[in-house]
Amino acid sequence: MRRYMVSHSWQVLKKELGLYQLILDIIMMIRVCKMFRQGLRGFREYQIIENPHRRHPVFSFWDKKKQGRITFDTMDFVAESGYFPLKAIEIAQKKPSWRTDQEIQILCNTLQVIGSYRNYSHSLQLLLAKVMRFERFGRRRVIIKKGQRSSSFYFIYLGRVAVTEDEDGSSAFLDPHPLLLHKGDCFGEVSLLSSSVRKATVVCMEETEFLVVDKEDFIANKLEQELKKNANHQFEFFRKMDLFQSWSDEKVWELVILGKKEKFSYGQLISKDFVNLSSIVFICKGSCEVLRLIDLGASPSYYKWIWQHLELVYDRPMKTRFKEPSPVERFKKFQIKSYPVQDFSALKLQHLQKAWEQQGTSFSRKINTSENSLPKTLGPKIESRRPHTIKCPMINTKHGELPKEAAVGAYMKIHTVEEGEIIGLHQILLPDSEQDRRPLILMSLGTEVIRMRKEKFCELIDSEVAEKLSKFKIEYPSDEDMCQKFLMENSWNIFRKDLVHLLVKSRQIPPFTPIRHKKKGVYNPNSLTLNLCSFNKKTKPHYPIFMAPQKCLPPLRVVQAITAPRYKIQELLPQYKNAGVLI
Ligand SMILES: Nc1ncnc2c1ncn2[C@@H]1O[C@@H]2COP(=O)(O)O[C@H]2[C@H]1O
Repeated sequence: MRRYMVSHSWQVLKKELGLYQLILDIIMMIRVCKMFRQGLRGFREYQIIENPHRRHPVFSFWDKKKQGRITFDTMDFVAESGYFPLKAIEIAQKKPSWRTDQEIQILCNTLQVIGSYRNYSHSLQLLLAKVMRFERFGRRRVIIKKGQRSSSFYFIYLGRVAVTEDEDGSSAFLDPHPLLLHKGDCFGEVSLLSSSVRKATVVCMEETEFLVVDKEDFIANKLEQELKKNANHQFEFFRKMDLFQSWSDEKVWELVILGKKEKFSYGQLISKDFVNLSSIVFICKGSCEVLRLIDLGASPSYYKWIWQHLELVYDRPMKTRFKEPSPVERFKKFQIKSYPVQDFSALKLQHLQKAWEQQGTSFSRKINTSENSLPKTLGPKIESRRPHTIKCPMINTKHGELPKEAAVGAYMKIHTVEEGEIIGLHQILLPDSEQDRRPLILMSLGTEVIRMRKEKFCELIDSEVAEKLSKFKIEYPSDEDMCQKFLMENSWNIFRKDLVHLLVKSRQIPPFTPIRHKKKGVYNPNSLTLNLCSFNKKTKPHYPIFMAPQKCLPPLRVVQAITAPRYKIQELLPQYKNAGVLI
């Protein structure tokens, strides 16, 4: 009876009040909402990450040609120090078909900082911007596992990843010099192009942001054609190299697959220690410089030089007058005391050597600044008396005490590597005991390089290539030689400056001339000079270093020049009593 009544009243509610329809509508609504939440994740996140305050200006102007307003919204580029901008995240999280042309253009603009993306044609960049997704992963996250089937291709927006041979990527955290890919690089293209399994494992070394292109989009947008073009260029480059003349095309292709092309701008650091790097570098375009950071405090010549000069400062001999010595004597004394301890005529020899080096082919070039090619030094003419009167903090070096301030380092350029040359191979066949493991810096002068793992390359080489490599020998000068060269050039520069000051009166800046800021040289964004006359004066710890991240900077204070106390140059050239005689 009761059951009958319930079903009866339900019938009434269902028919007369439309409750049945209401329930159906609610179920339908719930389903739609569920679909909406699942399918439109981008939309949901849009709500979450929307910035309530718009403090950033929007610039716009009317474009007559296009008959439309062109807008530059600074909000589009707002990001938390280096992270991918929020606006771009919103776009990259939307489904490709939901992205408007304007949004695709915004994404494309934001991605210009990624070198490997910028290399593509504009139309291809737009195609990529239409389909890319955004991902952020933490340290130790494996992005690609060796041996697995490929499904995506990655561009790095922020952070670093390591390419390893093991499956879980753990070796990257044990290897002191893992093969790293940074912001602007891309990876995962090899297996997409060759439709094979992944050649290596890629693991995050820190929190890393990626723009990901999935395989279906990759193929649909004919991206593989563009990448094949790149691979063909690399093939042509290796094919032309004398080193691989005897190799078949198939073998050269193996080399192409091992390599990874990278671009570096002028002044950019390629490697802070390529000698101990596990990869080799082929220069395909432009050139690079090999630099060595020398610790001047460790050099006996520098030690002697510093004390000779400090003696001059503290004995105040600059005020003493010469008692009419003979011109020859005067010149010698002048050289020793004023422009420290060497014969400037030897500089000519150095310049000749430089010219000779430029003529030779660098593949077989031998760089050796041996003892006898160095300028003849006139010291030790002044006996160092180690002035006890000097009151400043001292540090102990191999040769004795040295004022702390004088314990500095300097970058020395030792080699320029040109297109077609290889870095990291010159010691490859030498036994460990004979190898020179001093760290050397590789800096770009605007270059494109192909990097590959050393051991992979060694697996490929045959006896013929090994024989060619055995002739490929470069000996870099010793630190002591470089230190002497530094001191010599330093003295030469001081002398030249003084001479110019003596002969040419400094030009007065005419009124109303706009001050032109000096263009920053590649080595001296913040040039630093050690002044022996003003020890203990506080100076900012600047490093004359090329575009290197802070953590790459040495613990040593680096200087570009050292100014030392010296006699007035008029002592050498008494006929020029007043400055500006040539004007
Ligand atoms: N020697 C290498 N240098 C730089 N990247 C590499 C090197 N070897 C492999 N990779 C990258 O690591 C990726 C692993 O997956 P893929 O084989 O698809 O594509 C590979 C390359 O993009």
